[in-house]
Amino acid sequence: MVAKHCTSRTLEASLTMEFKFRWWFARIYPHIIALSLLHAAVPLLSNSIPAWIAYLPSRLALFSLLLRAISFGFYLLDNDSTASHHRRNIGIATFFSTYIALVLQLRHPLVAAGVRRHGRISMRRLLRTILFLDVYIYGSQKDQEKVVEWLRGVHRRVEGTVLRSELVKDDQDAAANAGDLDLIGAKYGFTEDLQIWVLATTAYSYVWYHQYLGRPLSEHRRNEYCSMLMMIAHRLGVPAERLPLSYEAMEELIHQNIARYPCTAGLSEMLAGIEVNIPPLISMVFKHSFLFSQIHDVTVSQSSGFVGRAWFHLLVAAYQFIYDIAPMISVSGIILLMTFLEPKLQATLDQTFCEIGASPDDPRPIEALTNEAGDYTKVLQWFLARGRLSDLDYWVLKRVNRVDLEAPLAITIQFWAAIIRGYYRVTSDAVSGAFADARLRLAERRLANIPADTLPVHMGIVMDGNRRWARVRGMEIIHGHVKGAWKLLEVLGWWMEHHRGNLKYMTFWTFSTDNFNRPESEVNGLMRLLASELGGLLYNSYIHFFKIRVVVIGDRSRLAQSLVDIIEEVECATAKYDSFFWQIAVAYGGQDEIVTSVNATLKANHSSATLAMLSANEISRYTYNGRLGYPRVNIILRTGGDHRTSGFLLWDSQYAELKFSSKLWPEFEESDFVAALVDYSKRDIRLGK
Ligand SMILES: CC(C)=CCC/C(C)=C/CC/C(C)=C/COP(=O)(O)OP(=O)(O)O
Repeated sequence: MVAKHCTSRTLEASLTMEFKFRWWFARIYPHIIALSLLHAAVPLLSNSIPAWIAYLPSRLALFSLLLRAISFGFYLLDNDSTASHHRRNIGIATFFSTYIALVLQLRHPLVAAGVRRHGRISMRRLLRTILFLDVYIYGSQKDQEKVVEWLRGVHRRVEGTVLRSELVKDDQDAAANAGDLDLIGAKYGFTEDLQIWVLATTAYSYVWYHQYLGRPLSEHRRNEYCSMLMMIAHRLGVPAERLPLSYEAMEELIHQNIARYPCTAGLSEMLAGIEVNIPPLISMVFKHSFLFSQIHDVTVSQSSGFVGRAWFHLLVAAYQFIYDIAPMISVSGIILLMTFLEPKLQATLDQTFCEIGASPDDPRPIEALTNEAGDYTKVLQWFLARGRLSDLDYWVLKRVNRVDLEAPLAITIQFWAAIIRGYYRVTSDAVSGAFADARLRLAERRLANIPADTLPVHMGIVMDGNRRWARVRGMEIIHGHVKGAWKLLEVLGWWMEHHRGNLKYMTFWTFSTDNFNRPESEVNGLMRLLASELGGLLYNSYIHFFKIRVVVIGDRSRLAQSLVDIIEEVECATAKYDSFFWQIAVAYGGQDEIVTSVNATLKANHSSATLAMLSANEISRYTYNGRLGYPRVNIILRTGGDHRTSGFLLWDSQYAELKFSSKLWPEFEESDFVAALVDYSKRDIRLGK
């Protein structure tokens, strides 16, 4: 137990050997930082100062690494900690991914109902979740039991029934939220299902964060993290057989629920009300994040104009540089850093600690603490000055101590390695980004010199190469498709930028009838992806700003009803748009289309006696294009290196120009898209004359 009256000396005496070491190290830390900065300036100074001074900082840095190694040795010897190998898991990834997880959790209408009635998503909630994870992951078995108990206590009061007024305000709302209506009267609470959902989203978001915003985790680490979080559910009482113990099983659960509970207008409203204290750029990315589409939207909107793009590259490079350092910083370090950067957070943090420790029979002098808001050490002393410390208080205290001790330490250790890696990544990114920009500028200049009416009116794209893209990177196939879906949304932006008033129609082939023959897991994954991406189009700014009508073509009878419902919702929401026309081919086959068109022509003519009179013009009226009055396709572009159209728009592509790109679809660049337009305008199109 910790001494009653805390001075740094008494606290030091009560610490374990490891802590003592850290305490001591923290004192010399500022000097190391100063020397490190000096070292960064050595190339500028080396001509004017003696060599031994110039090289001193790097020797000291090496010395600091040695100290870190000793400290780590102490850590390993400390048998209070059962999970030392998980230490590296917590850091900025946990911070951001927990935020993503909180948003994702709301996708479940019962969670949303609970939050609506019993709380809100705020920075405090985020910190509380992170703190819980921190204690759980670092802690001994006893500590883990303590925080799990606390978690159970916090949620005990959260239960109720979903009211009609929470889901539906008026009849119009009812129509929009039709999917939610059967939830009226449903019970929400700390149920097994919701426990699994909340913990699964937490683990999933963590893996997702690494996958798409950093370095992907190995399969082993993914599974390790998932099962660790699922153990929490188990401790809360969920039987092991109900738990998705592998990452794969958990991903399946997430996608199922995402497809089952589409993003409703009510949910968007709720997300818009989230209280965020983090810088606008980050909140812009995460606030409305439906993970797969919106982050992409942000990157597209950044990329207008040369200066804009240059800024964007700089931002990405800076982010990647920070990413290299950030995972090394402990979560406590981040909290400390944030409290420095954002004074308001100090109050939030103080209150968070109070809430965690609060028990009904021991009301806390919260005012006393909040009066001191901003003076962090006062909170610490308050904890220490209390005669009786509960075990949980002790834990909180321990965490707070680590805030002071760990953050600077962690920063130093990885400082040098991160700088080297950071330099490399920044340089290689800046170089490849600059080349991509140069290619685009060249292609744009060519496009500007071409009369707009020589551009195609209708372009079809066969997106090929997603699987190969994933395979060469050792990723699961579905990641290739997810990247492919992002690319498709990116192309939407390019289209809006380069249409020159002529290119009004685009048709993308996303899923062929033959694709149904792929392994079941891939087909299911693609269907879930389509459901989530098509659902996301309802909130896609391009669609609404540029008035793009979306129509899905193909054999809907082969799709699940839930997907068809989403398709109809998107079509209905964009039915009146008439500036641009976007067709998405799902379960599409060229021969199928012709058979359907001929049958429709026959049906329209009522009797097979008119069979002999069928003309090509009549059939043309019943193809997917024909029915909507869309023009025939002028150019078909296929990525992935194969030189065939595989029957894409078979009937309507009689005079289509063909363009093949050897790039895999996720690698397709804006300059390639513009070059295809330029290439088309140079072709000699005679239409058989
Ligand atoms: C927004 C929206 C509607 C998104 C659609 C999702 C999407 C991009 C689907 C494409 C799937 C597909 C079968 C691609 C072909 O690559 P492949 O699997 O044939 O790759 P390979 O040539 O390497 O085998």
